[in-house]
Amino acid sequence: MSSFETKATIRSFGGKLFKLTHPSPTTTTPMALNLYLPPAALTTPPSRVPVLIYLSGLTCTPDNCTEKGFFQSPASRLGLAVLYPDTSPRGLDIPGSKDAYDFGEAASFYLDATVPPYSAAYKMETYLTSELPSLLFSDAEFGPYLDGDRVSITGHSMGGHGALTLYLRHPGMYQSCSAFAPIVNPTECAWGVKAFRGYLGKEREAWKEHDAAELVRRLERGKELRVLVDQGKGDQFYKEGQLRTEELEFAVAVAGVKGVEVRYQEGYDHSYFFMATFSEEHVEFAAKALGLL
Ligand SMILES: N[C@@H](CCC(=O)N[C@@H](CS)C(=O)NCC(=O)O)C(=O)O
Repeated sequence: MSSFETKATIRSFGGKLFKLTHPSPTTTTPMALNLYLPPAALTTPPSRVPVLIYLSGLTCTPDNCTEKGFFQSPASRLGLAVLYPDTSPRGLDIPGSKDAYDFGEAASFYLDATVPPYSAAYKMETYLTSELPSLLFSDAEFGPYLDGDRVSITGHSMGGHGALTLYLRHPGMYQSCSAFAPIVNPTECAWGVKAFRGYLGKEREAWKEHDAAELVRRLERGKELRVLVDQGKGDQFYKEGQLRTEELEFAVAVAGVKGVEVRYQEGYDHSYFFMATFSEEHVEFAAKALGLL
C-alpha cells in the first residue's frame, strides 16, 4: 500500500510522470509533488535509479518546472528520476499567508520556521530532508524504482537558495548541488529579510544559518564541494540586488573552498526560458556526480 495518492500518470519521454499527494505530519497538510521515472527505472523487476530533486521558486507549484523546465528529456536519456516537491504547505488558515507572492504560501524558503504562527507547519527543511525521502524511498509503489543513496539537488531562485542551503547544511545527503539564478545571500536582500524576519524572528544570527554565502564562509579551507550555478546577466531580480551572486563567489574565494563553478549568461532573464536553456547541462552535472556519466 503506497503512502502516496496518484492524481495523474503521464507518459513522458519514454518514462512516466506521476502527480502525487500525501498527508504530511511535518507540515500538517496534504503535500503535492511530481515524480518522473525514466525508462531505465521502469524495467521488470524495477531498477533503482538515482534521484535529482528540483526546488522551485516563488509563486511556483510542482508543475511549473515539470511543464517548462525541460528536465524530462535529459533525465530519460541519462536514467535519473526527478522529484519536484511543492514550495510550501498550502491551505492553512494563517492570516496574511496568501497576501504576498514573496511570503507565506509558495514562499517557504525551504527552512523550518521557528516563530509562531509559521512554526507550527512551515517545516520544509525537515519535510525535504527527512519525511519525504524516508517515505518515498521506502514506499511500496515508488521505492523499488529509486536509489535513496544517490541523490542530487537543484533549484531556481528561492529554490536555488533551498538547494544550496540544504546541500551545505546536510553534508553527505546530496552528491551535488546546482542552481539557476539562486538567492545566495538572503540575509542581505529584500526577499530574504522579509522571509527570515517572518519565519525566524528578529535575531539575525539565526538567519545566517540559512544563508548560502554565510555557510560557505564557515567551511574549512580546501573543502571540496560539487556546485554549479548559472546566473542570467539580464535577470531583473539580479539587477535589483535580490540574488547577490557575487557574494557566493567572494565567500568561495575567502574560504578557499573548491568545486564551485559560477557562470554568468549574457542576456538571459530570470524566467523559465533561462533555466530551460541550461537545464540539460544541470541534469548532466548531477548525472556525473551520481555516477551515470
Ligand atoms: N510574481 C513575481 C515574480 C515571481 C517570480 O518571478 N517567480 C519565479 C521564481 S522566483 C517563477 O518561476 N515564477 C513562475 C513562473 O515563471 O512559472 C512578481 O510579480 O515579481
